Amino acid sequence: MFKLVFKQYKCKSNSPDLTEVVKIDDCVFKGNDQEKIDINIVQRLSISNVESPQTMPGVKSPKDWRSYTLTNHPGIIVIRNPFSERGRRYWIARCLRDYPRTPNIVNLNERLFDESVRSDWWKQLSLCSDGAEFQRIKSAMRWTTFGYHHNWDTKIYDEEMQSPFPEDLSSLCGLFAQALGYADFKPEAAIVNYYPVGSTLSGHTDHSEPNKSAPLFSFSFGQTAIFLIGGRSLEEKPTAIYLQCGDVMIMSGESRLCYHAVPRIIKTQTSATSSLINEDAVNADIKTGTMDKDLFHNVGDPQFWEPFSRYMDDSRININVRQVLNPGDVKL
Ligand SMILES: O=C(O)CCC(=O)C(=O)O
Ligand SMILES: [Fe+2]
Repeated sequence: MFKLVFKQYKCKSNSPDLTEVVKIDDCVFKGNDQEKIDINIVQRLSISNVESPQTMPGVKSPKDWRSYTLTNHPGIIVIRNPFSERGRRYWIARCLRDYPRTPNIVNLNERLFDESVRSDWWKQLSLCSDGAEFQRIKSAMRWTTFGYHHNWDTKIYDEEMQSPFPEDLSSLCGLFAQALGYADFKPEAAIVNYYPVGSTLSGHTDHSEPNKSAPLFSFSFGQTAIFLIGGRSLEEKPTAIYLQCGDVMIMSGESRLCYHAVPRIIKTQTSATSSLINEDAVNADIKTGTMDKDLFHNVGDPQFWEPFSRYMDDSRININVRQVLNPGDVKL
């Protein structure tokens, strides 16, 4: 059943049937006829009992988050774009410019790309003036990993912390973890997935982590994904939801080990629709904490932002963060 639904959305047709894809916001806020049906699928989640909500530049205050659960998939939480435009730009720039650099690991094959591209992909892409070569380098980037490194062949985590977990991403996860009652969550491994429009991620479960009870945090930026969330077996029919730019999804509890996939990326945004509104007053004194202060400022500069905007025009980025160890485990 899961594979069949995956195929339906993946199909090459330009107009697949999207009527059953759940658009989380609309379900609860629009008082149309569909509400009665959709309310059985999506429920509003109140996290107003946050005790000491921290905040972070570029993220709205937790009291303003719109959070939802999926009735048929206990443990899935979606927070509908709690970022400001500047905040989204910051994380996109980190994923493109910084995270794919050595010592982090990227998927780029050593037979197809020389060391300069594999160690600093974005820089080499920016320097490339040949159109065809630019396209080849751009579309080859599919993932980068950091923290404890997951070996995709053996499906186990390597013994060594392969590269330090970025402090800013750690703070970002901490903010959501704390607000949702997972104060003990330790971000230890991340994969950033790059999805050019037309690419997919097939059905799988994430079960390599020795710790399978800690939640998994997922951040989506750029173009919209159709995300399938199923059950513990491929027999169960998955629910299709849209994950839009800025959405934060938490896979916790029962859903942590469920099948999921991305059968399609839909181009919904153009650079023109994401102009920078002055929602973050960025002054010299703003406390950016663990974030890169210069970058937080620079993403508001149209010239600086232009190459990032061009990349995102036909791409989606997903940051997927996991805890690897169980409490009390010695470090791998
Ligand atoms: O892109 C997504 O939303 C999901 C990515 C994912 O499932 C993974 O990296 O394991
Ligand atoms: Fe996954």
